[in-house]
Amino acid sequence: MGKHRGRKPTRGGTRQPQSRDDRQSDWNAFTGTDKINVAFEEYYKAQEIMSEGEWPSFMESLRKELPVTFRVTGSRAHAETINDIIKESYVPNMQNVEFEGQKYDPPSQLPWYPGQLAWQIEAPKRVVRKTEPFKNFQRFLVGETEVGNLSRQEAVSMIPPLFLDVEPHHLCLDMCAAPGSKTAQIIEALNPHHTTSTGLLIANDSDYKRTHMLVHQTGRMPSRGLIVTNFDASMYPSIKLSGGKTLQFDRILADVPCSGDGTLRKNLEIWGKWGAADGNSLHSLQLRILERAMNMLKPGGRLVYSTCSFNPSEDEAVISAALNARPGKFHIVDVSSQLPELKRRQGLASWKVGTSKGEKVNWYETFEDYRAAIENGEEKENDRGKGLPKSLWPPTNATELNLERCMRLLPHDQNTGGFFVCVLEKAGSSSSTNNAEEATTSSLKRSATSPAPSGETKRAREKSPEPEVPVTPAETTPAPSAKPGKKEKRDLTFKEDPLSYVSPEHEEVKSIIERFKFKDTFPRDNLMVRNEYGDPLRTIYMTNDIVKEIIQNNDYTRIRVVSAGVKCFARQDSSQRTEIRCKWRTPIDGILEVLPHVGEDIVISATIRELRTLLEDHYPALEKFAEGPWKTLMTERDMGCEIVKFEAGSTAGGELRLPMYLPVWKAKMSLSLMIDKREKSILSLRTFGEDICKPPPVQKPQQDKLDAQKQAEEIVEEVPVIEGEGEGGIALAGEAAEEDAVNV
Ligand SMILES: C[S@@+](CC[C@H](N)C(=O)[O-])C[C@H]1O[C@@H](n2cnc3c(N)ncnc32)[C@H](O)[C@@H]1O
Repeated sequence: MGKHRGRKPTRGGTRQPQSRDDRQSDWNAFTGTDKINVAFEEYYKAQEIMSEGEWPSFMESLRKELPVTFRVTGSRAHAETINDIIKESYVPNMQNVEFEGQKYDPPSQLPWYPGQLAWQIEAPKRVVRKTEPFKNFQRFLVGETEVGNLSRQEAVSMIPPLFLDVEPHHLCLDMCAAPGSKTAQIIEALNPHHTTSTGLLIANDSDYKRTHMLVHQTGRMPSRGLIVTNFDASMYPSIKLSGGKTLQFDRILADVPCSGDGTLRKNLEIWGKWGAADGNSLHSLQLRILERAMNMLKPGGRLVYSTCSFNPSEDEAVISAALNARPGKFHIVDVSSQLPELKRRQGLASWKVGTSKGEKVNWYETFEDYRAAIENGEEKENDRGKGLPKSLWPPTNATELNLERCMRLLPHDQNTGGFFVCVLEKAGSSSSTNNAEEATTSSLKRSATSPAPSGETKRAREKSPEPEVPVTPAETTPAPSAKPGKKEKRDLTFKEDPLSYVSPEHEEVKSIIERFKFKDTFPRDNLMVRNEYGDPLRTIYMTNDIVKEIIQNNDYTRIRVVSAGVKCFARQDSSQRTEIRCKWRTPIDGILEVLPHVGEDIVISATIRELRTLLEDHYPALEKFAEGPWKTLMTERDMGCEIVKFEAGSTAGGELRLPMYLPVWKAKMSLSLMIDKREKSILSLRTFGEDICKPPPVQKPQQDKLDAQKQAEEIVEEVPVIEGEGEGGIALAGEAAEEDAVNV
């Protein structure tokens, strides 16, 4: 990430996230008078982002606690079932809740969100914590969020991916993706029925630690077409494809780092720190990221630029500078008829540029006025000797750029945070793709102040003027290029393991194919491992074809691949047991990926009764299970991993609303549910309303008890513990269609 002098960008990802308790106590500690920033008010009144009469309700809204919002995730059929559970089992119990003499409404659906799959809880947190119906709902929310059925996400943050208009075959890039809430939305759009999507999503973030948050977050919605990378988006590398082609994207999301003043309702520290410099100092980085996105987009492709800032310096100024740097090549899409229930404001065609120190804002009508103030010592350049770029000021052709098609979301319109969204499309049609990226032509290298003349054709013919504003080398650094045929240099600073593909003829692969009786549809050529030699040592990932093409045509350190594909097979640590022919299990992340390819009699059906026994004990002996087809079948099966489908229904004191696929390890005399301790507890709470899981047995038996415990130890050895692997979620299936199942 670029260095920013002065205040840190709120969405820059360097700040440690606060705990919920910290945030709550912040809210309690903040009084109305604390939520004041004189410069903020002067600055935004001058920008005229709303009419003067609305100002009091804008400010009042900013000072109020933000409602909790969440989204039901997953494929359509599955999400609708969860939505019905909320509507039918929870909402009716939350009518007329009273707390301290005041009535509170139940959660309501966001009217503009497609399929009504997003919800809002208006009741303040203390009401949620202290009243039984809300508390009950809160428990449900926590459990379902843990397994990935729900995602807590700010309402306005859900908007950019909706305008991206992703289809399952699209090649997509999420340039600044962590922690990954929008990434999850894009994955859902690429995999609407959890069929095997041919599309691609590269989710990138420049903060290495945050890329691991991304890996975790996307583990709940795994996709064979996903790659996570770690790059400064403004210098995103060219990606080579076979035949000397370069990857161009159909869809790009540039949800850039910003000053974040649209998040004032939850990031309370911004009240005390806000200054005009925040937005001004981020403008250049934002512009470079947007320009890199424009260069990597296919003709006819769509690009969404977004910030959670109200500031035109970070919004319209960035858009107009990028458009003017490539006249006629892009246009702002008019999306005013999409999501008609969503209240939004038009973008600005004029704005003001100011600097602020304390409570005072210094306004500069023109760039020249600003430079004059620097010359005569009234204004200072920053301590790197850099002044504000000319591209911050409105260009003279602002009205021709259709900036009114940009959208600004204001908090008092529908009780949300603030956001800015602009949808851009590249001229041409995707069939005219030439597979060559445009040369990176930073508008910062040109005169961002000399707008192109009006008229598309005239603009296209116009040669770019020479730079007026000197640019530092950092601003012009070209993206690392991909030279076909040349051996690529390794980036030795990148510490992740290499990636390679396993031969489908490898003995371990053959043992897996035999165990699960995989059909011909099983993508045996797309099994990837994290070492240089294609050795299936611990984990095997499954990718789709486009991910494979990328991995095989690019050095993994040059494109800094943190993860790729879905974890589909994990090796059991039971090498001494030679009688186990296949030592691989299907981790929860990948179970729904392998499911469409397994042989007919592979999936074993079970009920809640069996689930209860598997949850109560870590390694229940086979004799513990009730007599019946399940026990007979499990007794007959060879040792190794089984995929078990727990049918929906209600018996044995529990209820499953949706069928669920889980891996079970069959040992000689016992079985074990192969999900970690925490997931078992969550599953137990969801199904039985209580945690019925016993703590795991101690793994180090005393020497003198060895003989007496021989059998128990044997079982422990056969069924390795998987605590802390961080496998995400529980695999559920929609009631209607198994192929619609989502791994969550
Ligand atoms: C607004 S947050 C992104 C939120 C994310 N899109 C989501 O919906 O969860 C901005 C992200 O940009 C990352 N970032 C900052 N500078 C960057 C750069 N130069 N290139 C790529 N990512 C950057 C930060 O680490 C942060 O995670």
